[in-house]
Amino acid sequence: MIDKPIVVALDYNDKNQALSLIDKLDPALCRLKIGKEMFTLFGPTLVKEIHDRDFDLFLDLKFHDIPNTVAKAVSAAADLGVWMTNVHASGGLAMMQAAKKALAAYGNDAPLLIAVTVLTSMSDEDLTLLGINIPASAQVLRLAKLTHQANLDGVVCSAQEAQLLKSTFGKQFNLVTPGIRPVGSDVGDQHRIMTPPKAIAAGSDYLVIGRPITQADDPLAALSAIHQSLQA
Ligand SMILES: O=C(O)c1cc(=O)[nH]c(=O)n1[C@@H]1O[C@H](COP(=O)(O)O)[C@@H](O)[C@H]1O
Repeated sequence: MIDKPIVVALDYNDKNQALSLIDKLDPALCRLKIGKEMFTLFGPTLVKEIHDRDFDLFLDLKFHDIPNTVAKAVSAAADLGVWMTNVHASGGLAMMQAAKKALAAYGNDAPLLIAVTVLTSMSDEDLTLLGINIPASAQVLRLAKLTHQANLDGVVCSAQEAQLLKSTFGKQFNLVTPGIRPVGSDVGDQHRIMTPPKAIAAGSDYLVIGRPITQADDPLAALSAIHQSLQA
C-alpha cells in the first residue's frame, strides 16, 4: 500500500468551517482535495493556506476543453504547487497529450496528472442515456487505455474497476478511487462504491473520501478509524 492513501475531499462553502476541519486533521495521516466549489469561492489563497498547513493537495478541477486551453489550465495548477490535478479522459487523446506536454517544463515539480474515466456517481443506466451502450467497467477500461496512451500518471475510477485496471496497466499507473464508503455510512449520490479495505485490496492507490469523514460527528476519529482499518 502507498504511504498515505487517504485523500479527504473537502466540499464546503464556508472557508472557516473547512479550515477548522483541516486543523483537526493530521497531514501524517491524509492528503486533501479541493474541487470546483471551494476553488471557485476561495481560489489560490485557499491553496496557499492548505499548503501552509503542510498537506499535499489534489486540485480536482476536472478540466475538459480544447487542448490549448487545458494545457494552460494544468500549467496554472502546476504554478500553484499542487500535488495532483486532473482532466476528463473523455476530452480525448490530443487534449491529454497537450496537458502532459505542458507539465514537462516543471520536471520533478510537476503535479501528478490523472484523468477521470466514468464518474463514480454514474451507473450503466446513466451511460445508456448518454448513448454509451456498454457497461461502465468497459467504458472505464476504454478511457483508461487512452489515458495510458497519453502517458498520464493514472486515472480516477471506482474501486470496482481497480482490479481490472491494475492487472491491465501495472503498478505504476495510479488508481484514484472516490465512491468509498465505510460499512454503515450513507451512500448519498454515489453508485459504484466500495469499503476502504476492499478498495485497497482491489488495487486502489488513493482513496478519495469526503462526507464519511467531513460530515462525521468527530472527523478525526472517522479518519483514524479508516486509517486503522487499512493497517489491519
Ligand atoms: O475526481 C473526483 O475526485 C471524483 C470523481 C468521481 O468519479 N467521483 C467523485 O465522487 N469524485 C469526487 O470525490 C469526492 C467524493 O466525496 P464523497 O462522496 O463525499 O465521499 C467528491 O469531491 C467528488 O467530486
